[in-house]
Amino acid sequence: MPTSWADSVENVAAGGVGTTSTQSRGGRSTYVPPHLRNRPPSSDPPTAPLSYATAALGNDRSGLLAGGSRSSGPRGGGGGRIGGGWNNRSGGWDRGREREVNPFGDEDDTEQTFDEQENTGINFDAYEDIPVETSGENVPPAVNTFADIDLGEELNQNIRRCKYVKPTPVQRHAIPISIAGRDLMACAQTGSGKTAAFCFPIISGIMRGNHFAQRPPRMPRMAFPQALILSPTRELSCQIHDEAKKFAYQTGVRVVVAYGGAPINQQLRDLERGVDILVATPGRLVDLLERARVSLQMIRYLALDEADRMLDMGFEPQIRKIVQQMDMPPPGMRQTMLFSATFPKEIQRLAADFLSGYIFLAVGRVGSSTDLIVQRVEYVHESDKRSHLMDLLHAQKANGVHGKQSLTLVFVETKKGADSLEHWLCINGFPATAIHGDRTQQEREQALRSFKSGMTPILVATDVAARGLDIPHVAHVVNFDLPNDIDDYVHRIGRTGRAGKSGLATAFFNENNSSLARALSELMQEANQEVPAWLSRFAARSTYTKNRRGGGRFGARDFRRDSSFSRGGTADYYGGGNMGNNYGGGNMGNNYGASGGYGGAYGPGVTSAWD
Ligand SMILES: Nc1ncnc2c1ncn2[C@@H]1O[C@H](COP(=O)(O)OP(=O)(O)OP(=O)(O)O)[C@@H](O)[C@H]1O
Repeated sequence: MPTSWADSVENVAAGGVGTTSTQSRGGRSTYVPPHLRNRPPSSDPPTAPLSYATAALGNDRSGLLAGGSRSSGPRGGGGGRIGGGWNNRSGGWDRGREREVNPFGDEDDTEQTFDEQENTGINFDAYEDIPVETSGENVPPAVNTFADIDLGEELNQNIRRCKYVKPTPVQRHAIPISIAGRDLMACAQTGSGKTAAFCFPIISGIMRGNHFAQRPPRMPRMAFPQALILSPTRELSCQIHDEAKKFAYQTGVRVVVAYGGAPINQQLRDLERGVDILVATPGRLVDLLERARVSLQMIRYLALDEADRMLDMGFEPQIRKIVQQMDMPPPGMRQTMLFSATFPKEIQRLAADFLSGYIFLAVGRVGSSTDLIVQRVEYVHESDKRSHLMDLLHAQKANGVHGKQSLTLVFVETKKGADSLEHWLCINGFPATAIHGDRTQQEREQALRSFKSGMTPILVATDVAARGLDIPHVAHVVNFDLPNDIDDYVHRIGRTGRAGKSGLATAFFNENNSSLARALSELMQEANQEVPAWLSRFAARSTYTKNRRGGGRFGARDFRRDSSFSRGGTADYYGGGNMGNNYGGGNMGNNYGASGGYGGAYGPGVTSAWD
């Protein structure tokens, strides 16, 4: 019941262009690899660390490595940079043309080592006990610190500027795997740092790609990115773009975003200036490909964020078109990274089409929610939902937590419902705004800005805001209408309790949500949450039998280990012997406990650890 939710809120931790082809103004192009674009002309040529060079070579993608985007716009993009140089380390790309805006807003002293830095508000201890599973052939070992990974000095400097002291578990495992050139399917809890886990290896790889320099074809007005990052929503693409730009600051690696609902001309101009990493939503990318303004033939890295969403029925045809029917190099000739907090088994199966000899990584259980989030479920009749929400918000106000320090995200099922609830909240004295698919892009962006700033500390949203958005100070997520799918619930509540901070999620449950009862109750149990007796009774009656979590109910599990999966006549792909028995079945949750039932029985190519 809602009695103590406000206490929980109180407890929420405070704080909780480079183009690779360059052109002089006269139009002659001279290739300048990204890692040199930012350096004084006199600087020594970089020496590739053995580990990296070996890894890249081992990847056997030399035919495709490097090259990159080509600039043909009037401003020449990286083209003009050869003369003027990428030599203004503190100031940006090139004087007089395009100045790289400092995304950190100031010129921080970044000369500290990682050890000396303070990272306020991040509770890394929260991640210490997370179970990690990897499977696949020859899995590269995890690292403990960023310093253990040779990402390149400029990128390291940006990591320090971001105040990332040490890698999160998914980063510790995923970055070395990607740096070694391996394909990856990675599943890690919401808010655990997946964006950096795929951005760092891409930026680092492009920075060093000069060893295999290959020029893109001379095609006027066509952009040739080396990396493509696809995400399902415009807002998420913008967020990834902002993050990637921070990480790539002064590395010479140029990041461009393309998404629907915004004028295409500006995006075309950005692309013409050159692009190394293109962050895009699928629809707008298809448009750009059909207009022949982007070619994927130089792609070395493909990352799908929220990969399970990208491959579900809604997006799959577009993704197949982009990845399989245009000019992108096939699996094995590019590196593919799939990331999500949830990975239903059938989607894993589909995703395998896009990967080559990949490593499966699960940090925490597939589709589980983090126990940093206090989850409450309250029985609320449909007709009482508004007044119940009002009670919650009043309690929150009375508790003195308001404004930017305590943002509340309210999920509803329909766009109409979002409009109507927003209106009702406003007329009842609660400053609210709304985001959903029927709003213009301008309205959507304005709503997010207003919410983030605390001007309207309540955001009513449909599932368009369920995935990926990293909004500081979201203290409370309310599932006013529960989703039909437990994975959607996981993503929604994951908008709070991020990066080691705690958060609160309240769900309004009634008969209409019966089909979710069992999955919800199991998820809550697994995250050490109190399950109300009435919900357990609903769960016991529930006919929900959907088992999308790849094997054991909430098991972190690579679908390739299913005995039903076979390839080349081998019933158990990894030859893990009795693996399937240990792993499968409904008692997964028990095996997975602190008793250590997780280890021991793995066959070759499978490792497991409690980090
Ligand atoms: N090593 C780190 N140290 C400190 N903070 C970090 C680190 N890595 C990432 N973060 C921060 O953690 C937050 C969450 O990261 P991110 O948005 O990448 O999570 P995610 O796993 O992609 O979540 P979701 O599943 O919701 O998409 C961000 O604010 C990010 O800046």
